[in-house]
Amino acid sequence: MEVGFLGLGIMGKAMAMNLLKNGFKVTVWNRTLAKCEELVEFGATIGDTPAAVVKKCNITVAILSDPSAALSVVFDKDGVLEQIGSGKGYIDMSTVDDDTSSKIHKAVTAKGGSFLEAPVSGSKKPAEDGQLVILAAGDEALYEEAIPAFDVLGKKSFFLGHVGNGAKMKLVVNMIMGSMMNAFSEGLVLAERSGLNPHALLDVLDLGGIANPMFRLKGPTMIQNNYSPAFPLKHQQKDMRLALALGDENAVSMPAAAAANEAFKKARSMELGDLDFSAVHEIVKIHKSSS
Ligand SMILES: NC(=O)C1=CN([C@@H]2O[C@H](COP(=O)(O)OP(=O)(O)OC[C@H]3O[C@@H](n4cnc5c(N)ncnc54)[C@H](OP(=O)(O)O)[C@@H]3O)[C@@H](O)[C@H]2O)C=CC1
Ligand SMILES: O=CC(=O)O
Repeated sequence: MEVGFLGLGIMGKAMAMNLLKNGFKVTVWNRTLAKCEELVEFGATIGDTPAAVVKKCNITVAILSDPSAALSVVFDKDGVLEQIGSGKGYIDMSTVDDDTSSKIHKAVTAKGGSFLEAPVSGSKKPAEDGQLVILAAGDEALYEEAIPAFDVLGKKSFFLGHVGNGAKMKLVVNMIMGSMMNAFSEGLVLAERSGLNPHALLDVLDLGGIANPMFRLKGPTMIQNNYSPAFPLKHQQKDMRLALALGDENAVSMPAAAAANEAFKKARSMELGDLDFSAVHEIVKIHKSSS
């Protein structure tokens, strides 16, 4: 199966590599074209523009940073729309809001192409291990066609119905995750400042009803102040912002998420946006020491 792949950031690079290692022919494009070279070593072909990739491949996947990047790659000069058409499918796996996804859906289908949104849950390591959770919605025939690729990229795919449902599901999940990360950061700082061993806290948490892989994975590195990026903090803040907008639309009060968003925003203002989202821990430390 031949697949086009747009966007070779933390997630895209790992996902495209998995497809190559599993026998897919992959044509890649990235805004910073130099990032394509490593994949060429594993057999990828480079497309000079998103349009060139779509022209070559019947299915093109994208995973880009945010709504503005997702729209730019489709609508700008040399973008996806220039070559999409009958018999061609476009699958956007970026985390965006349902409005962005709907705009792309309308434009792609107006040109005769088919569209699926398919954001993913799971970070750098699950992407490397082909263990993502895929939250697809849109064209069901394209979903069926993409299953061999989804089986390589993920441990489970969901088809959630019409366009927007995948985007919304992803935002709800990440809103919960961002709020949990803030509560976890506060707990680590509170334990340490009140004279407890934070490693003991991790052991206690891991044996109780709120044990989870995120605390298990991030706790030890957070205690060491190591925030090497797996999920960049700027993307988590974008997800909180988009989830809060979804809350506005639906009149859902989300004070915990709003507070978490403020902490991520503060972290961005301190230029921590390119670090892992667990760097929000630093914000709690500052607040506590200045009080
Ligand atoms: N990292 C994670 O753990 C997870 C991330 N996600 C989501 O997946 C998406 C990608 O995340 P991730 O790989 O971590 O992000 P990165 O920041 O590592 O990569 C972002 C990608 O988007 C490209 N890009 C940014 N702006 C533009 C633009 N204007 N035009 C074209 N390309 C652009 C970048 O190109 P360039 O290299 O040129 O900068 C790069 O390829 C995001 O929506 C994120 O929320 C979802 C699940 C987990
Ligand atoms: O979007 C991030 C993730 O870990 O999932």
